[in-house]
Amino acid sequence: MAVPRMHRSTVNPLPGGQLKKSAFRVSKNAWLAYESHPTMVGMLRDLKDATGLDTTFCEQLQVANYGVGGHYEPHWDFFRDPNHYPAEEGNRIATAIFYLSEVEQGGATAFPFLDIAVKPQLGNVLFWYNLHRSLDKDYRTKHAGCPVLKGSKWIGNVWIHEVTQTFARPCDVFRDHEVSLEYEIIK
Ligand SMILES: O=C(O)CCC(=O)C(=O)O
Ligand SMILES: [Fe+2]
Repeated sequence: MAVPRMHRSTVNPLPGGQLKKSAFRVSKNAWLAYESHPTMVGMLRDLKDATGLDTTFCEQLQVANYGVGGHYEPHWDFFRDPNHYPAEEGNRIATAIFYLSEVEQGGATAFPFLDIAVKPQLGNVLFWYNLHRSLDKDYRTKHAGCPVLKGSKWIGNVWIHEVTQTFARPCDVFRDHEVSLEYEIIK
């Protein structure tokens, strides 16, 4: 379903700017409504069951494909500027990556600050919180899609937003890890 809708991926520039194609992110992607196929409805339901999060404010499924040399340089998934997300939905509290293919070589999702690299495996889902319980940004979550060296990589991204998670993930006044702030300024 995604193939006829795939377009070159873009990145978010400074607030107010246009979405840009960039060597920072070399892939194609398509946005798909969950209701358009029972498999996608099932993916969202599984995510909700596994995490307990409310999926009212989820972005559409973003299916992305990286060919050989395709990659996504280190970035955060949360928006640093509140103009980049609807106030009634809040920021991207969590990310789930559904791996939709294996990759022969390369293509791991890497977290340089955490020394973690996750190799794509069909059927696996990688999930993490981008925000602390205090809803401050967790800068340790910087991550990258490593270059595909051989084969082709398909993923489905789901971004869950913070509003409506009051009961699923109650807020706290403290950050989970004070130390995460230091990672904002490390290049
Ligand atoms: O390709 C990956 O493994 C990571 C993708 C990603 O970080 C994103 O699309 O925001
Ligand atoms: Fe990302």
